[in-house]
Amino acid sequence: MHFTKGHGTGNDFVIIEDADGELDLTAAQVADLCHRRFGIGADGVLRVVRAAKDQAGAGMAGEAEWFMDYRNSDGSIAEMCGNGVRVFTRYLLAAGLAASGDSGIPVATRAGVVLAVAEGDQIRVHMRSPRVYAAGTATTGPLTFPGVAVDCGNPHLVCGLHDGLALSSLDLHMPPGFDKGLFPHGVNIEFVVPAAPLPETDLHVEMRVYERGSGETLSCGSGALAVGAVALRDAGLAMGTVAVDLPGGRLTVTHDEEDRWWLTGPAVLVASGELI
Ligand SMILES: N[C@@H](CCC[C@H](N)C(=O)O)C(=O)O
Repeated sequence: MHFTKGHGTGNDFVIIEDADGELDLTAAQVADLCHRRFGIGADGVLRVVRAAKDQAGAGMAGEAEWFMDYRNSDGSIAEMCGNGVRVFTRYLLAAGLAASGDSGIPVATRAGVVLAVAEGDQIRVHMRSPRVYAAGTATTGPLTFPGVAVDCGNPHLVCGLHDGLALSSLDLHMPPGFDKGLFPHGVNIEFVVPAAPLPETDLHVEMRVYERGSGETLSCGSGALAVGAVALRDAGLAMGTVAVDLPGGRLTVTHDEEDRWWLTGPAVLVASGELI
């Protein structure tokens, strides 16, 4: 089986092209592929399949030719992966499965169709609008962090750090605790601190993330979107751009005058090969 490896700000993926939907990837196979010692190593798998050829994608086949079948590194399925969409689009372009044009490339996901636009080394995606909807808390060891729940198609809990606590002081080797009543299917947890103002954006924050199904990752696109939405709301801004710095690099979240939410950042393919 042929594979390609890619990443978006260090959130890395094994990409498997299965245009006609002939592959039945099990959770165990995904976990094996993603294992960093015994496999290729990745935060997740992107299966590239024609929407019409996949049960979950078929309903969107009229709007998007390609369906991103995303799996976390533990083999679980997630509805959305913002960095995944960007790397998926980079793959479509590199493999000649889609052409870059002014109107963008529609990509079907379990959270609906999103639109990706390639601009040099950056890929920006018109994401589904984030919905900020409830208060919650996360815990790491003895520490409790108040946060806010955000639905980006997949679930997020955005927690601001308090009392001058540094992001680097958090121990994210173990999964943080969260309210299972609020998040019955698990949650991605973002920890956020303000960062020094930048001339080119309205707001600037730094974050770390503990992802459902993948553990701490260097970046999470949907997490950055959730963080951007909360930062704009807290600043009382109806529109604007937020620079979100993650351990793997910078993503930018923009809420524009047409009420669209954009996620922008680099997406890179780094290797390809054969599984033996
Ligand atoms: N890293 C992704 C999010 C992947 C899915 C997440 N772990 C979940 O289970 O919801 C991103 O870039 O958005």
